[in-house]
Amino acid sequence: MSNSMKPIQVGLLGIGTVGSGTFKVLQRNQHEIMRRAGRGIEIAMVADLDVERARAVVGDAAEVVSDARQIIANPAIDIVVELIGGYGIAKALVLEAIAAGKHVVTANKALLAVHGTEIFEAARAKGVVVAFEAAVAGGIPIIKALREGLTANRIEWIAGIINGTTNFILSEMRDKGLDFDVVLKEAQRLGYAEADPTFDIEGVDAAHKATLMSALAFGIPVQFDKAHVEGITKLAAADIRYAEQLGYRIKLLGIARRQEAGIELRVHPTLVPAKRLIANVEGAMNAVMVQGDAVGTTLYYGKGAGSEPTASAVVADLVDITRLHTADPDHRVPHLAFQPDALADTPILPIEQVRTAFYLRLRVADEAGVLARITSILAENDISIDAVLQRESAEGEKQTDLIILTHVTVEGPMRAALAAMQALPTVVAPIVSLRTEELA
Ligand SMILES: NC(=O)c1ccc[n+]([C@@H]2O[C@H](COP(=O)([O-])OP(=O)(O)OC[C@H]3O[C@@H](n4cnc5c(N)ncnc54)[C@H](O)[C@@H]3O)[C@@H](O)[C@H]2O)c1
Ligand SMILES: N[C@@H](CCO)C(=O)O
Ligand code: NA
Repeated sequence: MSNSMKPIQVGLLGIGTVGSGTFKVLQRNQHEIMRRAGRGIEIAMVADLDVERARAVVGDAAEVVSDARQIIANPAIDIVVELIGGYGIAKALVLEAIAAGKHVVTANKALLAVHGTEIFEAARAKGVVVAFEAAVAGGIPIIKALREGLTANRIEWIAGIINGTTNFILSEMRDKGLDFDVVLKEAQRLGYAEADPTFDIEGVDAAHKATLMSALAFGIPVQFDKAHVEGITKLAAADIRYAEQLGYRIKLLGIARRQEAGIELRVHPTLVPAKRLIANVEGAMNAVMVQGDAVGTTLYYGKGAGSEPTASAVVADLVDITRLHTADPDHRVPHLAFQPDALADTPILPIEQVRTAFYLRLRVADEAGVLARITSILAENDISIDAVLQRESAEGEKQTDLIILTHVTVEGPMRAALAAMQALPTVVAPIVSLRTEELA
């Protein structure tokens, strides 16, 4: 009977927000998890710099040490769970754990998006698993979906709200009119934000996750350095309001899309039709849309951050590894969904080659001929207009806001048109341009 086997031995590196959730979920659902895994899973050792806090979480259920390397050096430990974060010590520890022949579970998207190629190759050479469900959209099983559930499909695109902190900020600003800084502090208090919250608000965290998903979807290496990254810090409340009037919501989306010439990989604030389900994902919730040629459009929704939602994914990986612990490495699902020798060198396209529709807001002098000059610049660059909204100017006002929605265009010509429009003397402030996605 497998249930009589000694529990698989786990060592936890870092027991902060996600680590403590992992400990609690494993303890609380021990029996249920054993029925699924066919074998017990026991956190035997925990390492954290803050030994007192770690002891307060685990009591005497596990040995607590301050030096993570004591766990890696322990031959009794089968799986190392890295929940420290960052590229520094975490990278060294993950590579050392692999070298010691241990399976690794990590929630560290930053590490894998930047150093994934090296880490997955080290794991392959050693015949161990590096599992990372918690790294993308926390508790939502999107890695499982992309690697296994959707494996029949040629994936066309992925678009996701994959950073809870920024979605929380955008939702609270829109609904309650709260200030950016107030909402960011609340996200930090709730444990959603990264150790360095600029990673959240500047789109870097979402780009780490989009990079991982692009690799899984298209069978390419992880290439974070090729991603185009914009955050929400420059977003103006006026644009959120104008977008509403036009039937759109603004969301920070991570997008990976296949084009004939290559792959788009980008994170930026995006106008999405308000009637789409994803436009109505509020607060810290995450949602990922995946379009496959056979399945059509699918949507995955849930908590992408927080202690136990993220722990849910960590524990799922522990169960997966427990089940396949003794399997021939060649029979395991490949780390990046495609066989390592079948990865493609399809290029990630420069942003100038990306195709999207645009929302433009121009502050213009309220006089005859201005609109005609602007539309002719767009036409000269092969950009066609979908809708124009001109705010009624008040009595005596000499300037007005002109909002233009374009049809899908290539970004290069759009940039040329933006420069030409900006040079007009009648355009009196920097033009705001935001990308729009129909996601149909
Ligand atoms: N918080 C979330 O909602 C969430 C969701 C998904 C993924 N993640 C990822 O999970 C990882 C952990 O995030 P967190 O929110 O739990 O962070 P955290 O800051 O709450 O916890 C990190 C813990 O690691 C400990 N630590 C730091 N350096 C150490 C070292 N050298 N040796 C041992 N322990 C050390 C710290 O004392 C702390 O207890 C990060 O990679 C993060 O990006 C977090
Ligand atoms: N900082 C991340 C944590 C989950 O990866 C977020 O806000 O979504
Ligand atoms: Na996940």
